[in-house]
Amino acid sequence: MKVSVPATSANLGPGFDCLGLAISMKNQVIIRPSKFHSVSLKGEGANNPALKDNNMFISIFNDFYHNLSYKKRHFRFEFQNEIPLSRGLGSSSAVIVSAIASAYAIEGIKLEKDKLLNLALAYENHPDNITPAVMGGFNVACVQENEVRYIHKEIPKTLKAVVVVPNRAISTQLSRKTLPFKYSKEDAVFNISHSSLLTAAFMAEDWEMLKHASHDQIHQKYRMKQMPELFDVQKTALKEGALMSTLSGSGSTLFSMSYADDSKNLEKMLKVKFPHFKVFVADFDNTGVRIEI
Ligand SMILES: Nc1ncnc2c1ncn2[C@@H]1O[C@H](COP(=O)(O)OP(=O)(O)OP(=O)(O)O)[C@@H](O)[C@H]1O
Ligand SMILES: N[C@@H](CCO)C(=O)O
Repeated sequence: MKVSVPATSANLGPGFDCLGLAISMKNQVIIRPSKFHSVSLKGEGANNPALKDNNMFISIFNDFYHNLSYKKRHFRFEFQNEIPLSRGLGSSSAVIVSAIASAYAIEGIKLEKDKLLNLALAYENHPDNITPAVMGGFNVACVQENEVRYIHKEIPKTLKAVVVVPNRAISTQLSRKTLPFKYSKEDAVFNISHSSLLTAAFMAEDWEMLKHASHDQIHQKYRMKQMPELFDVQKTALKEGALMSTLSGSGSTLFSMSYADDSKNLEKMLKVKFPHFKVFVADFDNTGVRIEI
C-alpha cells in the first residue's frame, strides 16, 4: 500500500492559523506486511536518527492500527520524504495525516476525508496545514467544537509556487512561543480585513489583489526578525514579479506565488541573489493525501 501527502504552506501572511494551501512536493510511504518490523528512510530526514528510532509516523500509525485491528502484524515502512523538516512546509502535518490514513487503509477500512481531518486535529490544533494536506488546494479553515469547518478551492495550473528554503530550521512549537500574548484592536482589525480580502481574492481568482491582501501584523515580523535576510528575500520576490510572498507557516521558508509564465525568471533572480538558499518552482497540489492499495 502506498500513501502520499503534499507539503503545505500555512498562514499565507494574514491568515494566521486559518489559511493554507498544498504544494506538489510530497512525502510518500510504502507499507508492506512483513515477518518483522523494519523502517527505511530516504530523502529529507534520512540521516536523522530520531526519525528512525522514534518515528512519529509509526507511533501514530500504531495508535490507530491497534484500535482498528486485533491482528498482531508487523510491517515494513519505506519512507521517501521530499518535505524538509522544520522549514514551515508542513512536515509534521503530513506525517499526522498520512499515518492515520495508512492505518485505516491497511485494514481496508474506508475513511472519509472529513473524518480524517478531524482525527488529525487531535494532533495539531491549528487546521491551516492539516486541511490542505488532506484536501489539497487553497483552504480557509477554523475549528468549532473540535471540528474543522473549511472551504476548499482548487488553484489553477496558470499559477506556480516559488519556494525559498533557508538552511536553518525553525520549530513551529518554539516559534509560536515567541509571538505576543496580546494584540491591539488595530492589529486584530488589520489581520481580519487582510485575511478576508486574501480569501476573497483566491475564491474570485483575483490574483492581482494578492499583493495588497497578503500583509500581516500578527506573526511574520516577529518570526522573520530571527532571520532578517528573509525580509530581503520577500522584497526581492515582490520586486521580481511575485503575486505574493509570505513566510511559510512558522518559517524559515518564504513562499511566493507567481503566474506560471513569470516563475522561471523569479526563480532565477532569487537563486542569483540568495545562492546559499534552496530555491525551486513547484505546481500546486489540488488533491491532498492519496492512497494507492
Ligand atoms: N517526515 C517525518 N517523519 C517522521 N517524523 C517527522 C517528520 N516530520 C516531522 N516529524 C516529527 O514532527 C516533529 C516536528 O517536526 P517539524 O519541526 O518539521 O514540524 P513543524 O515545525 O510543526 O512543521 P514544519 O515542518 O511545517 O516546520 C519532529 O520533531 C518529528 O518528531
Ligand atoms: N499557523 C501555524 C502554522 C505552522 O505551520 C503557525 O504559524 O504557527
